[in-house]
Amino acid sequence: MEDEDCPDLIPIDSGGAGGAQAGASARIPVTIITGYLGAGKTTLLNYILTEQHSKRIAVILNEFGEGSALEKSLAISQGGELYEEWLELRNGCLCCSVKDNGVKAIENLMQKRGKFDYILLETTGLADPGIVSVVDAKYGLQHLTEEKPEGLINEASRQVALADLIIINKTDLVSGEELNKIRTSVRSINGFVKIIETQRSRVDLSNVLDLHAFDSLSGVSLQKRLQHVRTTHAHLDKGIITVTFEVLGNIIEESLNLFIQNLLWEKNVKDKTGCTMDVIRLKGLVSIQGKSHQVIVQGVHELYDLEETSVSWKEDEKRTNRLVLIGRNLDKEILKEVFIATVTGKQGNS
Ligand SMILES: Nc1nc2c(ncn2[C@@H]2O[C@H](COP(=O)(O)OP(=O)(O)OP(=O)(O)O)[C@@H](O)[C@H]2O)c(=O)[nH]1
Ligand SMILES: [Zn+2]
Repeated sequence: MEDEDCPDLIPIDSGGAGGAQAGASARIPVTIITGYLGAGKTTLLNYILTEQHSKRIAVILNEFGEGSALEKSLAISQGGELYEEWLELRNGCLCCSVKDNGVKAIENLMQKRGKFDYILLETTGLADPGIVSVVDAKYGLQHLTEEKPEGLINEASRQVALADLIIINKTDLVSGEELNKIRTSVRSINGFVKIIETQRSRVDLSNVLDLHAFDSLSGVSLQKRLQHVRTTHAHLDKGIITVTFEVLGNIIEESLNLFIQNLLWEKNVKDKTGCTMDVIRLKGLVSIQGKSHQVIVQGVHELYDLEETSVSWKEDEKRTNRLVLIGRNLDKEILKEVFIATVTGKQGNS
């Protein structure tokens, strides 16, 4: 699996509250646009770049093609004008490419801060920043159900699992019933993701840019969103699903790390049939002993981190931990049991 160690491009939300404000340490949000071939990624990029808006956006195109060194176009849209530069990525997979010269290119770009407010990357690979995935309303279901050799995850499903926002595009090509089907399938994979339906990828830009700001600036809104997530059932065979559970009380930070590391690194948490639980995405809001503020847990593949929010637990509020996991072979009851046993030392509650 070549995607095991995708580097952290730019930790968008590590600034915590106020981190997105302008200032010496201001970070530029990175949004990655993924999606199956032909779903409408380029249409979305073109729309974003030509649409009238006051936002300055840098774009790195990660086009696929044959050959050893691909030329990548890097465009900076500023007041409607495009500034193009060329960036070479060694292979088509962004998360691998950025390990070498991609990182340099992005660093160079970051030094031009002031020229732009956002960076958009188009790729069919994957990485850590805010991810928008374009799904083809007509062929998406077919892509999601495509059988892969044993052990391999269907790439289209993986993109849906990792996304913060799904754009179901080309709604003009399907009936209401077909649209329902694709929406249900997307939802069954990712119970947390926001779904928007479009034609020609025409989407309100505020939905696409700065996808993580929403999470980090306010633990409250994340809490609300987490509360609405439900455990899903595999809609597609051997599919990726979303599992969510809540455990009351305070937990110990080291034990939480242990729980997550067992799951993501040791991979020693198994389902009833002995299959390893394979977590692609992890999100949660937890209550850590000794911390007055809510803490966000974010995980993508093997990478995860904890971040204290600006939201403190109120005195009359029940301290609680809510986790959302997206992946394969996930069993909610087992996960909850293991969580309780690990983080609270068996005197599990709730
Ligand atoms: N009918 C219809 N066609 C669309 C829509 N959006 C995009 N298309 C068309 O779909 C085709 C593929 O769109 P692109 O934006 O190039 O898709 P892409 O995801 O960038 O494709 P690759 O770069 O090849 O992976 C183009 O011919 C678009 O004009 C839509 O909403 N409805
Ligand atoms: Zn990779």
